[in-house]
This record gives sequence, structure tokens and C-alpha cells, in this order.
Amino acid sequence: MSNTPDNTEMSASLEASRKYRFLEVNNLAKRFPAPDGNDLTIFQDINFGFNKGEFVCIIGHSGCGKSTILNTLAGLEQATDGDIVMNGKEIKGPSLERGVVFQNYSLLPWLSTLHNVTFAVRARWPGWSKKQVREHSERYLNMVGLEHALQRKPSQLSGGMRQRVSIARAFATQPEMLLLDEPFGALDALTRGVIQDELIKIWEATHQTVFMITHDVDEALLLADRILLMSNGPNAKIAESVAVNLPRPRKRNTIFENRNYYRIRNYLVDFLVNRSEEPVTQFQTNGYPVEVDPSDQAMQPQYKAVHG
Ligand SMILES: Nc1ncnc2c1ncn2[C@@H]1O[C@H](COP(=O)(O)OP(=O)(O)OP(=O)(O)O)[C@@H](O)[C@H]1O
Repeated sequence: MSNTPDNTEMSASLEASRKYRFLEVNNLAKRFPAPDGNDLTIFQDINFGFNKGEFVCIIGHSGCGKSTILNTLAGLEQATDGDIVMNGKEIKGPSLERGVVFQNYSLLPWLSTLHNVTFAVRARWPGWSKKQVREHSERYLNMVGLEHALQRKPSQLSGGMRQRVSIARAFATQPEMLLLDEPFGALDALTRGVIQDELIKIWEATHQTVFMITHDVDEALLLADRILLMSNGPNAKIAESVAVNLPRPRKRNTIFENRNYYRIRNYLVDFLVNRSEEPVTQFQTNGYPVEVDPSDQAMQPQYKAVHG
């Protein structure tokens, strides 16, 4: 009998080497035509995954391709190479199983706060009664503190309130995965803090799987279980997957008291300032980015050995 594994054995061993079961991004690449007629590779060899219920943030410099990855996860863009598999099915287009919140709110301007949410809830569960749809929608709007503004149109809401409606709508439809593209990017720091707290509250109540783009290291530390670090483009890659081992519930005004907070924060800032331009070479044998835990003391010498 030959020692060479057959296809079934090979795919079984590949399957076993993969860690994530809910969603897997495999060898994703995106190229756009460049003005000189050649193709420009925005990112390539992108491999990562999510476990169900994880909150994952992605950080990287402007233009490395974060939104393009998020849009591909949403099914709004096609990758040039690679595939994304969620619950064993390849993502080929948009679906109600994946909800998206963009920076610019995307509300329907002619509908009230309540109807912007009921509209989506009705589409998700067409068999529900009017009363069911309304009660469900109001529950989520209450979670983001909008019970007093149900009848107002988007033009009568502040930027922060509009973003709360978008967040309530996205969570209310209970998609398998929520994709948040810098949802607080346009908000002032105070409003941003309040809505971050509301996002934590709504996530702790629902434990939905969330993938979020942010440029704000402190925001990522407050929200994420894991942070993906993306190297600079073109030819960007996911360089590392950083564990955020800070206990929950996390509060903005006390999180920094944890002794690991600054360890992880410094590690992230060091990546963005000093290391994001370095070529990414350290992939694990299964193709996933190296997983690091900056709060682990034992990791520090190893980190020094690698990065000097
Ligand atoms: N349709 C397109 N045609 C050509 N180039 C594009 C297109 N869409 C995006 N790009 C380029 O792809 C790169 C990645 O864009 P993307 O918006 O995904 O980056 P990003 O990391 O989300 O940036 P930011 O943090 O500034 O939002 C950019 O250089 C952008 O100019």
C-alpha cells in the first residue's frame, strides 16, 4: 500500500489543521487595474477565521484593504482569488445572514426611526405579525436609548442618534455575522464613547459574531476578543492575530487599570508605528497568521528575539 495520502485523507488532515469552524477566509486576494494597465494587488494570501460569537477587530493603515475585505465578507464585492466559507457554504453574494453597518448610517430618509428598523425586521421574518415586528424593533431601539425618538425622521436626528438606529437595526435582524465598517468614525469623542458602551451592552445581550474595522486602538481593546493586524499595502497581508485577554465586562473608565491593558496597547501601537511595513513572513503552517498574546509574560522574550 502506498504511503502517499489520498485526496480524502489530505482534505481530512487539512480540515483538522484548521481552527475555525464558523467562518474561514482562504487565500483571499484582490487586484484592481492600475492606471499603467497592469494589475495592482491590494492584498493577497489573506487567511483568517472566526469562531461563533467572537468579536474581532481589524486594524491597519489607510488603504491596506480593510473595507474591501469587509465588503467581500458581506458579499458586496468579489475577491480576485480565494474564497470565504461561512457555516460550510461559500459566500457568493449579499445575504440577510450578514448585516452591515457603514460609517454613513445608510438609513432610509423618508422613514421614521422605528420604521427604519421594522422595515428590516419584516424583511427578515416575513411571517411575523405587525405587533411582533414592532415589539422586537422597539426592544432593540430601547437598548440604544432611542425610545424617545421612535417617530423622528433621520433628518431630525443627530449623527450619533442615526448611528444608533443603524446599530439597532443591524442587531435586530440577528444576522449570523455583523460587519461594522468604522461605525463611529464620523462621531465626536464623547458621543463615540456613549455608543461604544451601547454596542457592548447590545453585544453582551446577543453574543453575535462581529467583525469591525477601526483605526482606534483603544476602541479595539474595549470591544474585541481578538485584533487582526494588517500590514501596509499594496500586497498587504494579515500579519498577526492578537488576543485581547482583558476580562469582561469591560468599562471605558476602568479598563486601563488592568495590568495587561498597556502591554497589549503598546504592542498594537508598536505594530502600527514600526512594524506594519515589514514583510510578513511568519505564517503558521496552516496558513493562518501567527497568534500572539502580548499579556503573556512568556511571550515577551520571544517577541524581542523576533523583533529586536
Ligand atoms: N474600485 C476600485 N478600483 C481601484 N482601486 C480601488 C477600488 N476600490 C478600492 N481601491 C483601492 O484599494 C485600496 C484599498 O481600499 P480600502 O477602502 O479597502 O482600504 P481601507 O484599508 O479600508 O482604507 P481606509 O482605512 O482609508 O478606509 C485603496 O488603495 C483603494 O484606492
